[in-house]
Amino acid sequence: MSEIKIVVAGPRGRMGREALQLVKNTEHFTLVGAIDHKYGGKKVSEIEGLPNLDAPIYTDIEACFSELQPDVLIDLTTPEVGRVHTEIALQYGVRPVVGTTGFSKEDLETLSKLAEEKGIGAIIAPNFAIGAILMMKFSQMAAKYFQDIEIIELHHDKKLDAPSGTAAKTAELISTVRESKKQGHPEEKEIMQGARGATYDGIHIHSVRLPGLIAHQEVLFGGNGQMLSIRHDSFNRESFMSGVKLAVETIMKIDLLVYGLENIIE
Ligand SMILES: NC(=O)C1=CN([C@@H]2O[C@H](COP(=O)(O)OP(=O)(O)OC[C@H]3O[C@@H](n4cnc5c(N)ncnc54)[C@H](O)[C@@H]3O)[C@@H](O)[C@H]2O)C=CC1
Ligand SMILES: O=C(O)C1=N[C@H](C(=O)O)C[C@H](O)C1
Repeated sequence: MSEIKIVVAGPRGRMGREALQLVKNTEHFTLVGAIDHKYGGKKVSEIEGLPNLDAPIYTDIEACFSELQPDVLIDLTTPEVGRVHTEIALQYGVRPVVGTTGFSKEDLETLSKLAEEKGIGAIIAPNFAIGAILMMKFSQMAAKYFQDIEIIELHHDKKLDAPSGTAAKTAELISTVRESKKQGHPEEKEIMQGARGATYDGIHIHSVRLPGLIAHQEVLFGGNGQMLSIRHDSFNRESFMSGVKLAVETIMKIDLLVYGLENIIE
């Protein structure tokens, strides 16, 4: 396989560190740079706790892209920053692989149009773990038979966005096969605000945040005298890395925006 030149945004984050390790351990991946809001001018190897990689750190993404001309940006930052980074990457002809969550439907539409205009690939994946992709696909299958569904997503307490990108994507996939429905008692009232969670097309989503957790989701399907539950747990962030690797390899061969890894996994 030919060499893929990569820039990682968010290199000091929980996912960014893991992504640096993936790039370091993959023969045909080369880290040419990193984007951070601190440490501009330093090398990745100079930052405590980061792998021994010679690549320079930039605080200015445009300077980074013009000077290094990477093939791929891996973005693992925050919703606001990730959206801007993805747009700039597309403007510079750098293919974005985006794990950052919290994008709106409008963001996705705008970025998709831009990718099409520029004729380059982009992948935005709310979850890179294969087990999570299967959990979403199985949930979509089950929703044909069970229309009453509640999603419970559980994450570490440093997470910025709620609900998680995975929960939002799960609800979206389910709503492609399930007719819109208001669940629960028609006259139910929340005695405490938020007790019934968020709703997407009538599907209730509950977000749990606790120290000690990584990333977990359970989708509950209620039926007459029965309940089906489909659960996925990520116990570490290495669980996401085979999906990141697949996305980086795939993005070199596509020329449109793909939202969700389920669209590239056979
Ligand atoms: N798609 C997937 O499979 C997964 C996605 N995520 C998502 O990835 C994102 C990052 O998650 P974590 O690593 O846990 O968060 P984190 O908070 O540990 O890392 C985010 C990093 O972004 C950096 N950052 C902030 N502003 C920046 C800027 N302007 N330029 C460059 N870097 C900047 C921060 O310094 C921080 O190091 C979140 O949106 C999360 O939801 C997390 C796990 C899996
Ligand atoms: O912030 C996290 O940790 C995770 N974020 C993604 C999401 O919002 O779904 C993926 C995974 O759940 C971990």
